[in-house]
Amino acid sequence: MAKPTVFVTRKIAPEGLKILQEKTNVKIWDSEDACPRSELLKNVAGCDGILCTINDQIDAEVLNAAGKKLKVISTMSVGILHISTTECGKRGIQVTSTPDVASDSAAEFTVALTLVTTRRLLEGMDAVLKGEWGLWRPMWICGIEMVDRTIGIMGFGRVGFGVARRLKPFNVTKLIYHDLYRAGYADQVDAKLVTFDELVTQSDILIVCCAATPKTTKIFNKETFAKMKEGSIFINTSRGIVVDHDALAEAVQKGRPKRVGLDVTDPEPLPKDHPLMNNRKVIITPHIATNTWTTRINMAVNAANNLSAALCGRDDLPNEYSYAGKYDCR
Ligand SMILES: O=C(O)C(=O)CO
Repeated sequence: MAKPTVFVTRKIAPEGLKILQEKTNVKIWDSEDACPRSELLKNVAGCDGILCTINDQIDAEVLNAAGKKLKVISTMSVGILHISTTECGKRGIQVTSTPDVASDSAAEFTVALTLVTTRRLLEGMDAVLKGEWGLWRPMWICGIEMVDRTIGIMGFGRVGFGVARRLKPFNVTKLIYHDLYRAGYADQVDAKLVTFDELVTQSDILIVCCAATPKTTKIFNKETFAKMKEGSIFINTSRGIVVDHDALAEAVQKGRPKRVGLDVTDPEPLPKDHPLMNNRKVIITPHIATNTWTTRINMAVNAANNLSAALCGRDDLPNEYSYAGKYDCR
């Protein structure tokens, strides 16, 4: 039987590529940079499967360009916002993602971003680089501690729980979270399920780890920020689309929240002249929460295994997007 053909839209770890090369004919956009749209449309033609990343918009146009043989989209990501699952559902195309392998790196990074923001590390480093470091000053670059603060986590899935677990050894005693359901494992970290309103009004440090869905799209907006505690901290490592960034910029001016750490924005990158840029109270990192070598290799292997499992006749895909076709966020 002829081997299926797949298009890989980006250079991926060789460990993943090897799996695909054994079982399929691989075409690859062998670059660190995103495949231009015209190349994507050209290269998917006649493919049985596509291995993509979060920058490839997989919509009706791409699915049409691929043609009738296309059976599976395997995204090397946790998020699936870039895939029109409705269109895939209509055509019976399976969608798989890599949800398990990135949780530790994402949770670890979220804790790092939280600490960098609460303790104002970048301002300290900036001062040193600018030669502003004089004799010790008692009130200079003071931040807040986590002990005795209320830490709120929006979205208590793998990453949210991972953050909570990592914060416990910091002597965090007041942990609250909001999610659609009570998470059984929340008891392991003494985290209390609260309403969204309670989360927003009670958190000293609000950490967003939720999935982007129609319900969470721009859930952090002008009204939400107005309810936050004065002096609070806002961290987002989930998806930019859950935040109204213009509203956030205005909110920071009013001190609710007082400091912000973002690894994701909407759009990405945020325009250079956006008021959140070049604001010393705002730390923005370029969507790197899962960037570790281990995670990148595991994501590539996971995405390759998902793709080859789908093309080699398995119906029970390990990481199939179970609600494929039910909604799209964009
Ligand atoms: O996996 C994802 O969804 C990312 O955002 C990058 O790891």
